[in-house]
Parts: sequence; structure tokens; C-alpha cells
Amino acid sequence: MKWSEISIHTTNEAVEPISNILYEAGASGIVIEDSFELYKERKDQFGEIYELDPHDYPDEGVIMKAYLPVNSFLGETVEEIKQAINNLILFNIDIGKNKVTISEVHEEEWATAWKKYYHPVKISSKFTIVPTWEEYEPVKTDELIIELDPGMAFGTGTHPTTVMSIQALERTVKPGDFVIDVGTGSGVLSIAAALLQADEVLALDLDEIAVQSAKLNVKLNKVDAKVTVKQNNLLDGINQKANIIVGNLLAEIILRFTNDAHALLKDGGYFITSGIINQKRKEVEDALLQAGFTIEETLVMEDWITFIAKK
Ligand SMILES: C[S@@+](CC[C@H](N)C(=O)[O-])C[C@H]1O[C@@H](n2cnc3c(N)ncnc32)[C@H](O)[C@@H]1O
Repeated sequence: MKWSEISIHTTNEAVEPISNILYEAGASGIVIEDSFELYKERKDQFGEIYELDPHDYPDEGVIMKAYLPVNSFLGETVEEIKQAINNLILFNIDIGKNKVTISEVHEEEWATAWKKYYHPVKISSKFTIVPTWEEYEPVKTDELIIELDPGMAFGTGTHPTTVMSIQALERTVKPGDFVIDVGTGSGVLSIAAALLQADEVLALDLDEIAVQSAKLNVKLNKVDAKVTVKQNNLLDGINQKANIIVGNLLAEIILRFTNDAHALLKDGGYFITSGIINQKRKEVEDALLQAGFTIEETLVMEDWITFIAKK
């Protein structure tokens, strides 16, 4: 598959709204090169000070890079992104130079572009995500480690929607549970559920590349005895009743399977929905209530919402 890199030179203030615009437009990942990063003193995990390469960073402001698949809609998607960024001025957001450039990247470059920005991250009280190419010694004996090679699939584990999904799983998964992960991407949520002692996990994704990536990561984390990865559209054709269904997908997609999720859950089971941008909060909440769920908890991070709904 060919990918197109869209690069936007903007300001720190605009990073969050532009991230939302890019994710809404279907970007699979965003890299942020912030000039400010260069001047921060940083230490590696052994306490050594290290420096970043100035060539990777802009002199001022922030360069955001996102990756979009090259398809027949690419031109329109880019135009919509540009338009949405220009509209930020109406909300008094400084968009700085607003220089937008497009270039084509090949699959391999895309996969490695991530690597230099991606280090072990503690994302909750229990979990630390460690990229496969980094050495990491657990700080605490009960720390749960997820090793990930996100490759081409969404799910470095550090996006707010993923972090909140994992926090929601920590609060709901019980030993012996059967968990379904809709839109598994790199497999990160399925691996988390297995490490939280779920008995059986079904990881589903429509995208063949995500399925391959999830299979690889599931093996890497030695949870392949519990986790089955399958190419599937949402919950189509699945009929084994679950204790938990988790879906980190855009609101529009969640709305398509709230009723199916309700039907497929055991009584007292949880439907965890993430990936909901704040503007869509009410719409998803209404659909969950309409399907027969009660909202047990709402998590908020930056501009994103995660619901823990109970049947
Ligand atoms: C935002 S990513 C979430 C990845 C990962 N679960 C995480 O939390 O980091 C959404 C994933 O849903 C998948 N997806 C989108 N539409 C889908 C559908 N109709 N059925 C199954 N998966 C779908 C995408 O391929 C993508 O891997």
C-alpha cells in the first residue's frame, strides 16, 4: 500500500485541534516535531542525558506529520483537512505558518518514521507500553508490560483513546471473562485484556494489515493461547456471548453496532466505547441509552471521551 505524508507547520496551541482534524480525516498516526523539545533536558532510562538531532526539528513552532492511505479520495481529504485547519482561525486559534505539504512515502518508511519518537510509556497504574526495539526493566514487580510493534496499524498504545480504553479495561475485566475487541488495530487492547486475566479474547479488525500486526503482537506478548485475531466487520456473524466488548473507533462507527453489542453481551456485561470526539458525546450517549445500556462511568482525556456502559 502507498501512503501519503501530510506535513503541517503550525503552533503548539494548534496541535490538539489539528490532531483531531487529522484523526477524523482517517490518519493512522501522527508524529509531532516540536522545536521546544530540542531545548528540554532529557535523560534515558539509565539516567544518561541525551540530545535530540536538531535536523529532526523545526526552528520554531511545531511540524505535525500524519499518514493517509493513497486512494481516490486523497485529494478531497487533503482539501477538507486544509479547510478545517483554516477554520480554526475563527475560533481564535493561532495556526502559525500553516505551511501544508504532501509527499508520498512507502510502507517501510512509514513504519520506521514512528520509531524514533516512540519510547516506553507508563499509561496507567498497571501498564507500561514498550516498543519492541527498546530494552526496559520493570520499575515495580506487579507492573504489566505490553510489548508493541505498531507497524502499519493504529495503536502505539499512547493515544488518549487507547489509554482510556486500557484504564476502562482495568476497571472491568475479571478473571475468566470473555472479551471482544472491535477494531483491534495493533492488538493492544486485546493484549491488555489477556494480561488482566481474561480467559478468552476475540480481536477483530476489518483491515488486513491490522490483523497481521495484531497477530504478531499477540505472539510477542505470549498471549496467543487466549487471544484469537480475526478479520471481521464489527460484530457481524459473532454469536458467543461476551462479558466485555471494547471498541476504540470513531463515533460514527460505534453508532453502527451499539444494538448488536447490547444483544451480544451477557447481563451485567460492559460495553467500553472510546474514540469519541467531544462534539459527538451526546449522540453516542443517546444511542447507548436507547440500546438499553446504563452509563456507569465517563472518562475524559483532552478532547476525547470514553464510556463504560453496563447492560
Ligand atoms: C482507532 S483504531 C483503534 C486501535 C486499537 N484498538 C487501539 O485502541 O489503539 C480503530 C481500528 O478499527 C478498525 N476498524 C474500522 N472500521 C472497522 C469495522 N467496520 N470493523 C472492524 N474494524 C474496523 C480500523 O482498521 C482500526 O484498526
